[in-house]
Amino acid sequence: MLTALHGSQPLREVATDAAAPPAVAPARQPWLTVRGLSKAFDGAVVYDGFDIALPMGQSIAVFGPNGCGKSTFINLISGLMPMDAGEVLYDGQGIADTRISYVFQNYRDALFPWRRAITNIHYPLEVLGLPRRERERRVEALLAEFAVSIDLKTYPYKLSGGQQQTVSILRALVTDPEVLFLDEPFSALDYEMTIFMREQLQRIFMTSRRTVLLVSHDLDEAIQLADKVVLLTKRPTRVAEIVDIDLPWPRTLDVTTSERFVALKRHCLDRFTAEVRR
Ligand SMILES: Nc1ncnc2c1ncn2[C@@H]1O[C@H](COP(=O)(O)OP(=O)(O)OP(=O)(O)O)[C@@H](O)[C@H]1O
Repeated sequence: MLTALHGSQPLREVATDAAAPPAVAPARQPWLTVRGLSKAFDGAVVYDGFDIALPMGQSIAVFGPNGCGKSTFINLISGLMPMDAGEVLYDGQGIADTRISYVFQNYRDALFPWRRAITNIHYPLEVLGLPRRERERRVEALLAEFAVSIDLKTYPYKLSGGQQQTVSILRALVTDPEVLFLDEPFSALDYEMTIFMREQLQRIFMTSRRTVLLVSHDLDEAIQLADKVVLLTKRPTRVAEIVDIDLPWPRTLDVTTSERFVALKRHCLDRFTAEVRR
């Protein structure tokens, strides 16, 4: 037997049949590994020798108490912020050798206001120095994949918040990142747009099965959009538990109102509450 959870309170157990090896050897599972991560701000320790290993090709949500270092975690492991100490490897490769994209919470400041939406999407490919024809080919392929109904010839200020964040996400995807980081990408959107954007993100994830790391303040969102929820403790921050979200994709309304969803939420909330009261 193998516990499906990482932590002290397994929610379920998964049977493994040791007597019957698979006919075809499974492909080697690539891992994202963080070892000995340390970070302090003006002497205030956020991470001190933090370790975690997560499977790549999955959607991972990071959830925890206010100020525990959720954003700092993805800023550090995406290379946006320098670590004081530690190592991050993506399938054995360093950050510099991994294609990474990042979607910020504040979409209003993230897009270049002097560029049309479409040239915002082109921008990362320009930075990579790709010729115009190749850029156009890649952008067309991306737009065909996601069939967005936005006038991309317009400037960002003429788009709604959700449309601007969709453009930010497309811009992040145009380089075909191996790892996509999103820091509370929908928290500044209204409820209707948030529901729509969660569906869009699911579609992106289901189409590509790339590694996604999502910081969320909203436990329902974290569970809806993740294969695993990383529950963090108060500072100095450790992993309280990695919860397997064994719900089927897509996470439709039937799934997000199912008994299993409620049980997973209950479990995460119990751990979270115990942690904030500690
Ligand atoms: N650039 C910085 N300079 C100084 N302190 C920082 C910086 N970035 C983060 N911190 C501090 O590190 C701690 C963790 O911040 P972080 O934003 O990562 O937490 P969080 O869990 O994402 O927070 P929240 O739940 O409020 O979104 C906080 O105390 C924050 O004030």
